[in-house]
Amino acid sequence: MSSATTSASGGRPVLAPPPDATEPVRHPDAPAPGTPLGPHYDQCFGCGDDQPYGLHLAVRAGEGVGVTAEFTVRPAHQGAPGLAHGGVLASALDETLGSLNWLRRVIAVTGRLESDFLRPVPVGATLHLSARCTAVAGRKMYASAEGRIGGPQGPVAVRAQALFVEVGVSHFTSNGRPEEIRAAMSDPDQVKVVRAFEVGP
Ligand SMILES: CCCCCCCCCC(=O)SCCNC(=O)CCNC(=O)[C@H](O)C(C)(C)COP(=O)(O)OP(=O)(O)OC[C@H]1O[C@@H](n2cnc3c(N)ncnc32)[C@H](O)[C@@H]1OP(=O)(O)O
Repeated sequence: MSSATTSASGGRPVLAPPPDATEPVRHPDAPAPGTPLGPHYDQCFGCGDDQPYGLHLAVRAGEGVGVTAEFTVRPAHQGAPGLAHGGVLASALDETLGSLNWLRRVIAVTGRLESDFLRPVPVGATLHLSARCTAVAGRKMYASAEGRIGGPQGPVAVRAQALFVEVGVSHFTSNGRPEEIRAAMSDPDQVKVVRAFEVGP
């Protein structure tokens, strides 16, 4: 295995939780299973309604620290003729995985995302995604996701493993372009303000 996929100590794969990792805990105020989470930020490429070429991913809370989502591939998402671009599919996995943090009420960003592309995904197909947090160790959250085509029980087309790292709001306010930060902070809808910064856009 290459050094890019193993830890500095012990040769453990970087996406394998350490021995002292704990079970993820669903926040008591997390939305009930089946509840749509809605866009966390209107301009988010993954879920925002104001991104004409975005994925418009519709994520729902699942059981425990788990979510499900659907993404329908549109012509703007092509890589090869008639087929979804791999980076777009990785974005759909990333967005679905990122939504897990909302169920934990933790602000976290993607540190590492490893994707497997198992089947081509045609334009017009709906990717049925599911993601689950598998472990937590300090600021690190470990999670996995998969996307099936032809229905929620169809064959797996893509899958991913990821590590999210907990951050403070200053991660966004200090690093984001000031005009978007100002606009997001001044939204009269305070729920939107909170959600824009609860998880990494
Ligand atoms: C309903 C809501 C829906 C929301 C959906 C949103 C989905 C979209 C999510 C995203 O795409 S977020 C945007 C993409 N990600 C970024 O822009 C993050 C850019 N990277 C950073 O800002 C920093 O590198 C990061 C915050 C991830 C880490 O920097 P820090 O200085 O805060 O932490 P540090 O480097 O000390 O790492 C903390 C721990 O994580 C580990 N770590 C960090 N990056 C890693 C990595 N890439 N691979 C493996 N481990 C990593 C690191 O080894 C360490 O482990 P230990 O605690 O055991 O020492």
